[in-house]
Amino acid sequence: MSQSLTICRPDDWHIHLRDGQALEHTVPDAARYFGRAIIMPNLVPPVIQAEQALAYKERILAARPEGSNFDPLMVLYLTDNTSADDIARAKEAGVVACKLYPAGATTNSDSGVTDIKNVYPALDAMQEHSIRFCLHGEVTDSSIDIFDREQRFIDSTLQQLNKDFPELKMVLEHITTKDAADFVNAAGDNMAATITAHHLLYNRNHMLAGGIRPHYYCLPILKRSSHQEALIAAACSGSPKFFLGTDSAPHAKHAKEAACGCAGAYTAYAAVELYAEAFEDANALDKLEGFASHFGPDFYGLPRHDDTITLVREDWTVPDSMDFGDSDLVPLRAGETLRWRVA
Ligand SMILES: NC(=O)N[C@@H](CC(=O)O)C(=O)O
Ligand SMILES: [Zn+2]
Ligand SMILES: [Zn+2]
Repeated sequence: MSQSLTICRPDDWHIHLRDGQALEHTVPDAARYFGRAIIMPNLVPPVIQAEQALAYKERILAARPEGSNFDPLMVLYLTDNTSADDIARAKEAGVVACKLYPAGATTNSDSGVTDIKNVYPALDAMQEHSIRFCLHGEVTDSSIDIFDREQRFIDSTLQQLNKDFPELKMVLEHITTKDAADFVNAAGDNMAATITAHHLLYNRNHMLAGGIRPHYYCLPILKRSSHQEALIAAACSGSPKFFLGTDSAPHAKHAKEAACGCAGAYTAYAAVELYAEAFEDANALDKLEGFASHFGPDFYGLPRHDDTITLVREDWTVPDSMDFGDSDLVPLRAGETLRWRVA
């Protein structure tokens, strides 16, 4: 049993840092060892213009710990009205990706897209400017069972998008099903996916059996264990199509532990440690580096980092709660033991 593991510095290709006072906590957690991160734009109001992305980036940079080189990669939130011009200005501002939130699909998605055809002009411009397309892949029709919404999105929307924009590099984010893993595997090089640590470690029994555990509630929702197994196989396959995106999504404790609790799990405080557990359980620790540190930058056309981080085997107890601006936050695995720590 190896006692330490050194890998190329990883990046997080999907994270929610939120805004305001929360940044004082979320940014140092992400910057602890991630070199870069794709910053989700679902703020209130959302980041829909280049100027907003630049201003948000400044607020993130201001929250970095002394000496940190953490590089936030900014993302524009697509709406029904995003124009080709908006995309051109975003490119100039250094925005690397645009994000599809089907309207109503998830946290702060009210300004999202009501009909995929509405963003076709923006997608054309993104293809032209080589801006990545990040997708929250779930249908929103209230008649569709919540456990089927990702698979339905693939059939109803993603297949067509892939045909209509063969040159557009797309990331199906936080995949949760075997259907998604199979689709991405079978698609061309333009199609990749991120996988969260919690979808590798858990299935819906962890959330619902023996009592309801709101801190495991996230979107897309945890599925049955056969899907979890397919995600583990994809992440550990060594395929460059699958890479790290934590979807660390903090909500205040009172907003999670409520009659109608928010979706999202906070994992950024120990993201690589959590992934290491999942890869170790699958006997695939040797595959962690590609997934965490190589395939993401390769897909985004960015250089891999030339420095490393070291994980050491060391049990430690996750705090019951953490500071989160003017409230508290309960991290995933609160009060439990983790078995790796980044030195
Ligand atoms: N994943 C989640 O459950 N929540 C995310 C939104 C998202 O990534 O869909 C959030 O912003 O809270
Ligand atoms: Zn999402
Ligand atoms: Zn997210």
